Amino acid sequence: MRDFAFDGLSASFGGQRVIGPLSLAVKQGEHVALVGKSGAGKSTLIKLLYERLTREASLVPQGLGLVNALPVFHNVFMGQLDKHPLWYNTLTLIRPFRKDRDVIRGLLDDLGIPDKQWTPAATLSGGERQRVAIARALYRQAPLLLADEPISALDGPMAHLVMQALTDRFSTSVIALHDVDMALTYCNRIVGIQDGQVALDQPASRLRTSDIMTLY
Ligand SMILES: Nc1ncnc2c1ncn2[C@@H]1O[C@H](COP(=O)(O)OP(=O)(O)OP(=O)(O)O)[C@@H](O)[C@H]1O
Repeated sequence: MRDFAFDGLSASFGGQRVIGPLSLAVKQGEHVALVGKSGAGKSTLIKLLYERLTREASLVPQGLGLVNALPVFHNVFMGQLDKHPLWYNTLTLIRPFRKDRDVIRGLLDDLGIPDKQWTPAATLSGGERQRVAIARALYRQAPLLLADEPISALDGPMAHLVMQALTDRFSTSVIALHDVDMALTYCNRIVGIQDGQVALDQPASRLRTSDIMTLY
């Protein structure tokens, strides 16, 4: 993963500037938590980064982007669609290969949903759906993770397990998180967004919860 640095990141809706212009540079090994109140522009910033880093990033979007009619297996497999030829993907739709079934089964095991591999995504709970999107991101094995509130539907122990897995398995990440304590526990850099601008940018080790609360 090359480091990345962007200047002039900005987005507007209906003539209203919601993010930027701002600069963001991230180095390999950094796990960046984007924090800030609702509407500050965190999701928009994640999208701007993904537009620029699509090929080297695994994305967990806030809307999850699951295909409801397809089983969990195929939703996770989509993380590697662009790594296989068309014939392989077509065959997988009908009859998945054992090696892919084994890998995906292992990921679902790790995420506490081992028995859901052939369940259509439509019938999953919110927390299960979120874990499928996380499994898809892990399966992609990209060097960079871009995630927008990836633990919002998970209970305490599962939220910790997922944050640990994400920060272990991706060498670099940018994760929008509204849980400030989780941000301080699992990320090593905190970027606070306020009114579409970077209002705080510090190593997590230098911050306490109360320092971040000034953004809210
Ligand atoms: N597609 C869109 N059309 C119009 N306005 C939008 C659109 N997407 C975002 N916005 C506006 O941009 C601003 C920033 O939204 P964004 O979703 O990036 O915030 P956020 O910090 O991620 O909030 P949350 O924590 O609630 O997800 C908000 O005022 C929002 O209403």
